Amino acid sequence: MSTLDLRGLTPAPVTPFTRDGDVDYDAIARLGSWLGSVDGVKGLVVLGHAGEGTFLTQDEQVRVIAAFKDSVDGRLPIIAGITGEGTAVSVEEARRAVDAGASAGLVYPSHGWLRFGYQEGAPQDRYKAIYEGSGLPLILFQYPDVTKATYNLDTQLEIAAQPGVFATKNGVRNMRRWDREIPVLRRENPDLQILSCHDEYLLHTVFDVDGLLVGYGGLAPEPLVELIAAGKAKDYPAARAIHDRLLPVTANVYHRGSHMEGTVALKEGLVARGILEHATVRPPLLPLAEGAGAEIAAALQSAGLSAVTVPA
Ligand SMILES: N[C@@H](CC=O)C(=O)O
Repeated sequence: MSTLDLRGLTPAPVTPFTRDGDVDYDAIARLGSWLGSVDGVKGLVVLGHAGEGTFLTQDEQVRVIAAFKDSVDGRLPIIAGITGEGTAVSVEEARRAVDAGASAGLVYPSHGWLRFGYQEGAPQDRYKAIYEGSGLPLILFQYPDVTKATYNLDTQLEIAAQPGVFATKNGVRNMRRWDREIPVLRRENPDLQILSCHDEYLLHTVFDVDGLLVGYGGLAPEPLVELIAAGKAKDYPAARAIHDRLLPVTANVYHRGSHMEGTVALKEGLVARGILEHATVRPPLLPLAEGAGAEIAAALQSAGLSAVTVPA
């Protein structure tokens, strides 16, 4: 397995839609081309939560992977969210992702585990089957501690040690677990790339990681690249200054009733940045309340994040 290097910023971009709700491939070209032009961006994760990946048909999923790959001229790895509930269907999904040009997969927990929890060993089996069935290098996805799909430390360690697993995207949102588990994961798997996905707690996690894998990176890649550099330099004042400058944006995008609304807010933000023409989402997502777009635009402006020029 050739190891991908995600030690930097890996945005998880939205999937743009036309006003009629079809996938907007022209907008994907603009979004991907812009993100790919930002120094420090190491790859793109498509079909994630921010990408409304599970709201797409199988056919759309493969076309979206290929479209993002085209948008970066193949210069950056495209990592596909693998979300199927059953292991066998996830293996098929991973094979389709390989055929469409994905370089890696971000494996979601099986959805039923969120409610019921998982049987011991089942997550390890899921990763093993997907890697053996597709050859796709995989990212271990650690869900929040408040869900029953969060993996205990032993489960994370066992998955991290399996062939094919090269990184973890950690969103545990429990600082006691973060402080205790991240050092052990690093000690036991020195090559495992540790990526935070705590969009709303980036300052608090950036000093311990190799990079960030976040939907936020698809809206504000420039300051997040700076934040990662500050984290690696252990430069708290610099990181704090970026965090404070971004706080109005963070609040408008992620301090909402539900993390799901963050996806709609990201699209509103991309309208303000000149990448999207409108913030159409697919149900069950709903538009934000009247005026939210203007508030997000004002927050971006206050953070110095203006409209961007998309590379030709
Ligand atoms: N950043 C969120 C959503 C990403 O998939 C998370 O923590 O999981």
